[in-house]
Formats: sequence, structure tokens, C-alpha cells
Amino acid sequence: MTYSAIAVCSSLEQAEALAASCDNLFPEPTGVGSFEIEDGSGLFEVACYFTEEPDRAGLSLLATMYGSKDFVVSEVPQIDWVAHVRRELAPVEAGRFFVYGSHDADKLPEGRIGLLIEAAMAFGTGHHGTTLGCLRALNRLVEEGVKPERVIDVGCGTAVLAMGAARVWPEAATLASDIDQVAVDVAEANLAANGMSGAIFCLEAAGFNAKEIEQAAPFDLIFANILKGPLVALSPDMAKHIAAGGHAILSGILNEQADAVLATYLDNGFALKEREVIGDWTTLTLTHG
Ligand SMILES: C[S@@+](CC[C@H](N)C(=O)[O-])C[C@H]1O[C@@H](n2cnc3c(N)ncnc32)[C@H](O)[C@@H]1O
Repeated sequence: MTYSAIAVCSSLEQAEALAASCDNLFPEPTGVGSFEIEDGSGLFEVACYFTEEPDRAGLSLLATMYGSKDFVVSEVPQIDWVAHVRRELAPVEAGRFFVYGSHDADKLPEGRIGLLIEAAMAFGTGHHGTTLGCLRALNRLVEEGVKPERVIDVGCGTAVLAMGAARVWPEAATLASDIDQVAVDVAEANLAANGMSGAIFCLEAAGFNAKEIEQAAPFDLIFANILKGPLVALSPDMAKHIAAGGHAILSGILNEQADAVLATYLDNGFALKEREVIGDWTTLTLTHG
């Protein structure tokens, strides 16, 4: 069991002195801290955590010595962290795609395309509105019968989008690039975990700046879930590397930024096909030429 002891002081000096005394006088507090209470009261809180029930009388005495009324001692509820992570990272369903962590491997519904993504050091577990928006846009293209031959996921993170595309279009040549080598490593690990090693060419690159990307272009489908700034900066390059009649699925765009991003792409020869809002985030599906 964990116990918390909270006292309130009227000055930072008192709070810090009380925290230091707790640290010195009580056996094994697992954590002691003092900080300003963010309610505009100008008061300061001292919080101590213990693995065993602390000496309440001793704490009371100490509190009064530093101008506080008392310590309030409570039991901290135990958290089942495994259950917590499972709840937080529940599988994500996006059309035919089912994005899940290995703890939910037994939940893959029949007929769905499973994408195994462990929470790691790259963005793209499917939980964010931007990734979800891209997966749903991808799903709609599949439903329409679109069949790209060359696909690139610019800013691939976990490679969830590239893997989704490679699963529905195994014949297509698919590239996944990221400016961050850590993300590229995570992407490759995810490919291996999904039994897809070799199905997607992963590389570190900023935008379209790599000879492998130049050689593979033009692309019939470009994913770019990379925020407004890079999307706007990349728009001429995007136009240069997309095939006539190709699609671009863009996300990472806050709803209030969507018109500005769209205007830039319209100026670069794209046309709006679809726009989906999920929470604060807009995903745009565009066509070119
Ligand atoms: C929001 S995450 C998207 C990850 C994944 N594609 C998804 O949809 O969940 C954006 C990724 O883009 C990468 N990135 C940002 N700017 C980039 C650029 N100019 N070129 C390539 N990758 C970039 C970041 O390192 C990050 O991994």
C-alpha cells in the first residue's frame, strides 16, 4: 500500500523547509516535493509518499513547527498498470483496419486487417485523430477500387499507414520515410513484427530528399501526416512527385489551419476530394492532375 501525506504552507520557504525535514526525519519516504498550488491562493503544498503507514503524530508535530495546520494522510489507491496501459491503448478500428498492441492479439476480429503496433518511441498507434483520419481515408480509397502502383508515406512514424497500404495493395512498391532515424528503426521493427519485412522500403529522409525517392517517383498515393508547417513547405515537392490522377492524404492539420493548407495545395495543382474532421484534426484527401 502507498500512503500520501499532504500539508499546506503559506510560503515557499516554509514548504521547502518542511519537505526537507520530512525527508530527513521519516524513514523511507518514496518521494517528497513542495510546489505552489495552482488555484491562485498563493499557498504551497508539501507532498510526501510512503510505502508503509507513516507516523501520523510525528507528521502533525512537524507540520505545526513549519506553520502548517497538519498533514492529511491518505491511502493511495493501487493502480494496475498493465490494465491501465491496456485500457489506454485499446485497439483502434478504422474501416477494414484494426490497429492493436500485442496485449490485444486475441481480439483481432475475423475479416479485418490487423496492424500490430506496440507503443514505442515513434508516433502512430492509431489513437490520434490524424492517424485515424489517414487510415479512414485509405479505407475509402480501397472501397472505391483505387489501385496505386507506387506509394510513399512521408513522415511514417511507426509505418502504420505504409503497412496498411502494403497490406491492401501488396503488388504496389511502397516506401516509408521519416526525418527521424529512431522512427525508421521503429518502422522496421514493426514491419518485422507484422511479418512484413522487405514489403516496404524504409529510409531516413527529409521530405522527398533522397535518391531512392526520386527513383521511385512519381507516386500514385502520398501520405503525409506531418503538421501544417512541413506540409505547406513540401507542397511544391509534393506536386512534383505525384503522378497524374494520384492521391495525397494529408493530416497533422489543426481544423483552423485546414483552409490555409488546402489553399496552398490548390495553388500547386491539387483538387480537394474529401475532408474529414476528427476532434481538433482535419485530414484532407486531394487529387492531382
Ligand atoms: C505525426 S507523425 C505521423 C506518423 C504516422 N505517419 C502516422 O500517421 O501516425 C509525423 C512524423 O513525421 C516525421 N516528419 C516530420 N517532418 C518531416 C519531414 N519534413 N520529412 C519526413 N518526415 C518528417 C516526424 O519525425 C514524425 O515521425
